[in-house]
Amino acid sequence: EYSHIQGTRWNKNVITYRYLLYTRDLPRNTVDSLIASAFNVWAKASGLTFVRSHTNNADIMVEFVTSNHGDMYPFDGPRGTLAHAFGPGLGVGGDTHFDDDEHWTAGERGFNLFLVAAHEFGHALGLKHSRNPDSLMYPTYKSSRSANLLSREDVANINTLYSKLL
Ligand SMILES: CC(C)C[C@H](CS(C)(=N)=N)C(=O)N[C@H]1Cc2cn(c3ccccc23)CCCCCCNC1=O
Ligand SMILES: [Ca+2]
Ligand SMILES: [Zn+2]
Ligand SMILES: [Zn+2]
Repeated sequence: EYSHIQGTRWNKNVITYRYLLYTRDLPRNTVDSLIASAFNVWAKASGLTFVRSHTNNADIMVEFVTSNHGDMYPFDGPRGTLAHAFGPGLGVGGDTHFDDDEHWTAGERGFNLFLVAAHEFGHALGLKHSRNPDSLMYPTYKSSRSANLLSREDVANINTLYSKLL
Protein backbone atom coordinates (compact mmCIF):
# COMPACT_ATOMS: atom_id res chain seq x y z
CA GLU A 1 0.00 0.00 0.00
CA TYR A 2 3.09 2.20 -0.14
CA SER A 3 2.37 3.52 -3.60
CA HIS A 4 5.75 5.16 -3.82
CA ILE A 5 5.92 6.42 -7.38
CA GLN A 6 2.56 7.34 -8.85
CA GLY A 7 2.19 4.41 -11.20
CA THR A 8 -1.13 2.68 -10.76
CA ARG A 9 -0.03 -0.38 -12.77
CA TRP A 10 2.89 -1.98 -14.58
CA ASN A 11 2.85 -1.19 -18.28
CA LYS A 12 4.28 -4.53 -19.37
CA ASN A 13 3.22 -8.15 -19.26
CA VAL A 14 6.46 -9.73 -18.08
CA ILE A 15 7.59 -8.66 -14.61
CA THR A 16 10.93 -9.77 -13.17
CA TYR A 17 11.79 -10.42 -9.53
CA ARG A 18 15.05 -11.04 -7.71
CA TYR A 19 16.02 -12.06 -4.16
CA LEU A 20 18.34 -9.78 -2.26
CA LEU A 21 18.15 -11.43 1.18
CA TYR A 22 16.59 -14.72 2.36
CA THR A 23 15.23 -15.69 5.77
CA ARG A 24 16.94 -18.33 7.92
CA ASP A 25 13.51 -19.71 8.92
CA LEU A 26 13.15 -21.86 5.79
CA PRO A 27 15.39 -23.59 3.23
CA ARG A 28 16.02 -21.40 0.20
CA ASN A 29 14.27 -23.74 -2.21
CA THR A 30 11.21 -23.67 0.06
CA VAL A 31 11.22 -19.86 -0.03
CA ASP A 32 11.66 -19.99 -3.81
CA SER A 33 8.64 -22.25 -4.29
CA LEU A 34 6.39 -20.36 -1.84
CA ILE A 35 7.23 -17.04 -3.52
CA ALA A 36 6.75 -18.52 -7.01
CA SER A 37 3.36 -19.88 -5.91
CA ALA A 38 2.38 -16.47 -4.57
CA PHE A 39 3.25 -14.85 -7.90
CA ASN A 40 1.32 -17.60 -9.69
CA VAL A 41 -1.87 -16.66 -7.83
CA TRP A 42 -1.79 -13.28 -9.56
CA ALA A 43 -0.42 -14.60 -12.86
CA LYS A 44 -3.52 -16.79 -13.23
CA ALA A 45 -5.90 -13.91 -12.48
CA SER A 46 -4.14 -11.19 -14.47
CA GLY A 47 -2.42 -12.82 -17.42
CA LEU A 48 0.88 -11.32 -16.21
CA THR A 49 4.06 -13.39 -16.30
CA PHE A 50 6.62 -13.32 -13.49
CA VAL A 51 10.20 -14.28 -14.24
CA ARG A 52 12.92 -14.71 -11.67
CA SER A 53 16.04 -12.71 -12.47
CA HIS A 54 19.55 -12.95 -11.07
CA THR A 55 20.69 -9.53 -12.26
CA ASN A 56 20.22 -6.32 -10.35
CA ASN A 57 17.64 -4.66 -12.56
CA ALA A 58 14.62 -6.75 -11.60
CA ASP A 59 11.29 -4.98 -11.23
CA ILE A 60 10.43 -6.52 -7.86
CA MET A 61 13.31 -6.92 -5.40
CA VAL A 62 12.41 -9.38 -2.62
CA GLU A 63 14.20 -9.31 0.72
CA PHE A 64 13.85 -10.35 4.36
CA VAL A 65 14.95 -7.49 6.61
CA THR A 66 14.37 -6.20 10.15
CA SER A 67 13.67 -2.82 11.82
CA ASN A 68 15.44 0.00 9.96
CA HIS A 69 16.39 -1.37 6.54
CA GLY A 70 16.98 1.60 4.28
CA ASP A 71 13.52 2.89 3.47
CA MET A 72 11.08 5.14 5.26
CA TYR A 73 9.18 2.21 6.75
CA PRO A 74 11.20 0.46 9.46
CA PHE A 75 9.78 -2.83 10.68
CA ASP A 76 8.56 -3.30 14.25
CA GLY A 77 9.97 -6.57 15.60
CA PRO A 78 7.93 -9.73 16.09
CA ARG A 79 4.22 -9.54 15.09
CA GLY A 80 2.66 -6.18 14.29
CA THR A 81 3.46 -5.42 10.66
CA LEU A 82 4.60 -8.54 8.80
CA ALA A 83 5.72 -7.11 5.46
CA HIS A 84 5.22 -4.26 3.00
CA ALA A 85 5.47 -3.67 -0.74
CA PHE A 86 5.80 -0.58 -2.93
CA GLY A 87 3.30 -0.01 -5.73
CA PRO A 88 4.30 -0.34 -9.39
CA GLY A 89 7.00 1.97 -10.67
CA LEU A 90 10.70 2.45 -11.31
CA GLY A 91 13.40 1.98 -8.70
CA VAL A 92 11.85 0.95 -5.42
CA GLY A 93 8.51 0.41 -7.17
CA GLY A 94 7.26 -3.14 -6.64
CA ASP A 95 9.96 -3.95 -4.10
CA THR A 96 8.69 -6.29 -1.38
CA HIS A 97 10.16 -6.52 2.12
CA PHE A 98 9.36 -9.20 4.71
CA ASP A 99 9.96 -8.58 8.42
CA ASP A 100 12.54 -11.19 9.36
CA ASP A 101 11.69 -10.79 13.04
CA GLU A 102 8.64 -12.93 12.21
CA HIS A 103 8.74 -16.71 12.26
CA TRP A 104 8.17 -17.59 8.59
CA THR A 105 6.67 -21.02 7.86
CA ALA A 106 5.30 -23.09 5.01
CA GLY A 107 2.52 -24.42 7.25
CA GLU A 108 0.05 -23.39 9.89
CA ARG A 109 2.34 -22.16 12.70
CA GLY A 110 4.04 -18.77 12.70
CA PHE A 111 3.16 -16.73 9.61
CA ASN A 112 2.66 -18.55 6.36
CA LEU A 113 5.05 -17.03 3.82
CA PHE A 114 2.88 -17.94 0.83
CA LEU A 115 -0.19 -16.17 2.25
CA VAL A 116 1.73 -13.04 3.22
CA ALA A 117 3.64 -12.93 -0.09
CA ALA A 118 0.41 -13.26 -2.07
CA HIS A 119 -0.99 -10.23 -0.21
CA GLU A 120 2.22 -8.24 -0.71
CA PHE A 121 2.41 -8.97 -4.42
CA GLY A 122 -1.14 -7.65 -4.71
CA HIS A 123 0.26 -4.33 -3.48
CA ALA A 124 3.30 -4.66 -5.78
CA LEU A 125 0.86 -4.92 -8.70
CA GLY A 126 -1.06 -1.82 -7.61
CA LEU A 127 -3.89 -3.16 -5.44
CA LYS A 128 -5.10 -1.36 -2.34
CA HIS A 129 -6.76 -2.93 0.69
CA SER A 130 -10.23 -4.41 0.71
CA ARG A 131 -12.82 -4.10 3.49
CA ASN A 132 -13.99 -7.65 2.79
CA PRO A 133 -12.46 -10.07 5.35
CA ASP A 134 -12.67 -12.84 2.74
CA SER A 135 -10.43 -10.91 0.38
CA LEU A 136 -6.74 -11.59 0.19
CA MET A 137 -6.24 -7.83 0.21
CA TYR A 138 -7.85 -7.45 3.63
CA PRO A 139 -5.45 -5.49 5.88
CA THR A 140 -4.92 -8.18 8.53
CA TYR A 141 -3.38 -11.65 8.30
CA LYS A 142 -5.71 -14.67 8.32
CA SER A 143 -4.09 -18.12 8.55
CA SER A 144 -7.19 -19.98 7.39
CA ARG A 145 -7.91 -19.21 3.79
CA SER A 146 -9.92 -21.27 1.35
CA ALA A 147 -8.23 -23.03 -1.54
CA ASN A 148 -9.09 -20.27 -3.97
CA LEU A 149 -7.18 -17.53 -2.25
CA LEU A 150 -8.64 -14.66 -4.23
CA SER A 151 -12.13 -13.38 -3.54
CA ARG A 152 -14.34 -12.33 -6.43
CA GLU A 153 -13.45 -8.77 -5.41
CA ASP A 154 -9.70 -9.48 -5.62
CA VAL A 155 -10.15 -10.92 -9.10
CA ALA A 156 -12.32 -8.00 -10.20
CA ASN A 157 -9.78 -5.50 -8.89
CA ILE A 158 -6.78 -7.13 -10.59
CA ASN A 159 -8.78 -7.39 -13.81
CA THR A 160 -9.60 -3.68 -13.58
CA LEU A 161 -5.88 -2.96 -13.45
CA TYR A 162 -4.74 -5.60 -15.94
CA SER A 163 -7.40 -6.69 -18.39
CA LYS A 164 -6.98 -10.48 -18.50
CA LEU A 165 -4.77 -11.01 -21.53
CA LEU A 166 -6.18 -13.54 -23.93
C1 LIG B 1 -2.11 -8.55 5.75
C2 LIG B 1 -0.65 -8.85 6.07
C3 LIG B 1 -0.22 -10.08 5.31
C4 LIG B 1 0.23 -7.65 5.68
C5 LIG B 1 -0.04 -6.40 6.51
C6 LIG B 1 0.96 -5.29 6.20
S1 LIG B 1 0.71 -4.42 4.68
C7 LIG B 1 1.51 -2.91 4.86
N1 LIG B 1 1.33 -5.15 3.59
N2 LIG B 1 -0.68 -4.23 4.41
C8 LIG B 1 0.11 -6.69 8.00
O1 LIG B 1 1.19 -7.01 8.44
N3 LIG B 1 -0.98 -6.49 8.77
C9 LIG B 1 -0.93 -6.61 10.20
C10 LIG B 1 -1.94 -5.68 10.82
C11 LIG B 1 -1.90 -5.72 12.31
C12 LIG B 1 -2.66 -6.54 13.11
N4 LIG B 1 -2.35 -6.30 14.40
C13 LIG B 1 -1.39 -5.33 14.47
C14 LIG B 1 -0.70 -4.77 15.57
C15 LIG B 1 0.26 -3.79 15.32
C16 LIG B 1 0.57 -3.40 14.02
C17 LIG B 1 -0.09 -3.97 12.91
C18 LIG B 1 -1.07 -4.95 13.17
C19 LIG B 1 -2.97 -7.01 15.50
C20 LIG B 1 -2.09 -8.17 16.04
C21 LIG B 1 -1.72 -9.22 14.99
C22 LIG B 1 -0.33 -8.97 14.48
C23 LIG B 1 0.16 -10.00 13.46
C24 LIG B 1 -0.54 -9.89 12.12
N5 LIG B 1 -0.35 -8.58 11.54
C25 LIG B 1 -1.18 -8.04 10.62
O2 LIG B 1 -2.15 -8.66 10.19
CA1 LIG C 1 6.75 -7.23 12.61
ZN1 LIG D 1 10.97 -1.79 3.53
ZN1 LIG E 1 -1.63 -4.82 2.80
